[in-house]
Amino acid sequence: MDFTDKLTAHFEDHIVATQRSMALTAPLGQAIEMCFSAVTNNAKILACGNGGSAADAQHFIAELVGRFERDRLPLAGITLNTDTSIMTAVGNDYSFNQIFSRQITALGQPGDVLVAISTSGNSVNVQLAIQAAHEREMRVIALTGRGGGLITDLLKPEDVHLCVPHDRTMRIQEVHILLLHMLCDGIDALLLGDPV
Ligand SMILES: O=C(CO)[C@@H](O)[C@H](O)[C@H](O)[C@H](O)COP(=O)(O)O
Ligand SMILES: [Zn+2]
Repeated sequence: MDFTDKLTAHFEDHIVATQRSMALTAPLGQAIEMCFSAVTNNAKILACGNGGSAADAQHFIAELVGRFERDRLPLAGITLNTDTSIMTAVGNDYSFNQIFSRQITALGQPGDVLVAISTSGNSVNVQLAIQAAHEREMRVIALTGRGGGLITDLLKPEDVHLCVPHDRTMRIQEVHILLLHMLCDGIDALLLGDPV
């Protein structure tokens, strides 16, 4: 089988998704400032998502607690989708919809930031996470796609919505990891200065 046309179409569609997402530059800047403010004021960043977005959440937090491109102090972040004991206990005893929100109620403090990732904008556990974050007086950075789904109406004016203008989950996820790397780079630029 010759995959050339199919693979070329993927490359082209990826470029389309990335090009359209350049419209997110202003809210991305706000998200960088929000994360910087949290990690320099004794607050922390919590992150969650399902499936590929769970991987994105833990990838992002690993770069905060570990490092991104340059050495610096570890930054305070926790992934909410990596503790199998918490997720199975809460999922089993309460509901899968509460696996993130219950951790936010336990850990969230005013000034903390929730990075909530859902390509559809409709995952119920991510919606409940956003509501729990608001109850804890946290701010939210939502990474979505497909118009933002039900998450759009849950967000407050002080939150940041990074909605990838595309309808395919894989394309949205590909841009999400780009946006998360840009967040890491922006936080490091504020902490360390721009590299020469
Ligand atoms: O990575 C993929 C598909 O590319 C899947 O694992 C995907 O993340 C899962 O179906 C998720 O459950 C989708 O949830 P969401 O992005 O709509 O919140
Ligand atoms: Zn995927």
